[in-house]
Amino acid sequence: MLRQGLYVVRGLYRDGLKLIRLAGQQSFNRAHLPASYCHQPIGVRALTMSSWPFSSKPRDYSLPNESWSPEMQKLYDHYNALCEVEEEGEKKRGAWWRLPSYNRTLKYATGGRCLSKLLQAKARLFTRNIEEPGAGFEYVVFLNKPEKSCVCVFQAGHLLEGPPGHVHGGAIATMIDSVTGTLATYLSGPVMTANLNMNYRSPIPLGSVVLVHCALEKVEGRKTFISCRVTSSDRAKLHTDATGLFLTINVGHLFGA
Ligand SMILES: CCCCCCCCCCCC(=O)SCCNC(=O)CCNC(=O)[C@H](O)C(C)(C)COP(=O)(O)OP(=O)(O)OC[C@H]1O[C@@H](n2cnc3c(N)ncnc32)[C@H](O)[C@@H]1OP(=O)(O)O
Repeated sequence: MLRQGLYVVRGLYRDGLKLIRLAGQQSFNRAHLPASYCHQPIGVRALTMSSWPFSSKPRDYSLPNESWSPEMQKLYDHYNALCEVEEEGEKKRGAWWRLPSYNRTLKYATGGRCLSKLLQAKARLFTRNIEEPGAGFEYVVFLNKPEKSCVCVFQAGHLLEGPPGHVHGGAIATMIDSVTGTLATYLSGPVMTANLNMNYRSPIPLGSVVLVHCALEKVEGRKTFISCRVTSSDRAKLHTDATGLFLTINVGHLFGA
């Protein structure tokens, strides 16, 4: 009995560490579950599965859904097509990459002291915590690696109202922080926003689709400088321009190290 108990605890501990490592990769599915799940007795498997804190297939929020307007879909199709190019009859990766997007930021969960905090947290990524499609932030980011830039197609839902019929300035700032921060992360690794400056030039109607263009300005040591322009979908109208400063951090910074 005691030996069986120790076996269960040891299995849980070992699998927990493996699962956290997998969660840290941010893209996994049932096929990636530790092989030990297949070899354990049913009772143990049930116990470990019931302690599994994530869905086995995390939802990628950057894929089209029924709330997307025809314009949002058209822009998605346009940039998505650039992710693959045809050369001599062969399909190859293009300069653009669609970035998947989940509702948790577990990328840097590597166990140890961080493990318990992250497992117990009910934390959800701010821009992805409204489940009703179309009600909040609908967006997809495409990264252009050679140009060190990205573009985000953003459709603002009815829960983001600020001035009547228009998008809240804080929601616009959120998107700018998220997209500039994403670009800085891809270019420089783990970063935090140190400074954001923005100029609101023209209001964004609720429900409309806008483009958030971001580009690298320069990197100086730990500092990554990103510029940003939010425009109408045809690029004719400037809604907001911004600059962001991001500082690379040791992830321990987030946990008081
Ligand atoms: C996978 C994809 C998904 C990725 C998805 C990601 C999307 C989400 C992105 C959201 C990002 C966020 O919202 S982050 C959350 C909001 N931000 C925060 O909470 C950050 C709070 N602030 C801090 O933790 C800290 O102040 C730091 C880390 C920013 C900097 O602290 P530090 O590391 O100790 O650096 P420190 O010595 O102070 O400064 C280093 C150098 O930077 C300069 N510096 C520091 N702060 C500033 C500043 N505000 N403005 C100008 N310059 C500054 C200093 O003068 C110095 O220059 P010199 O003397 O060396 O020249």
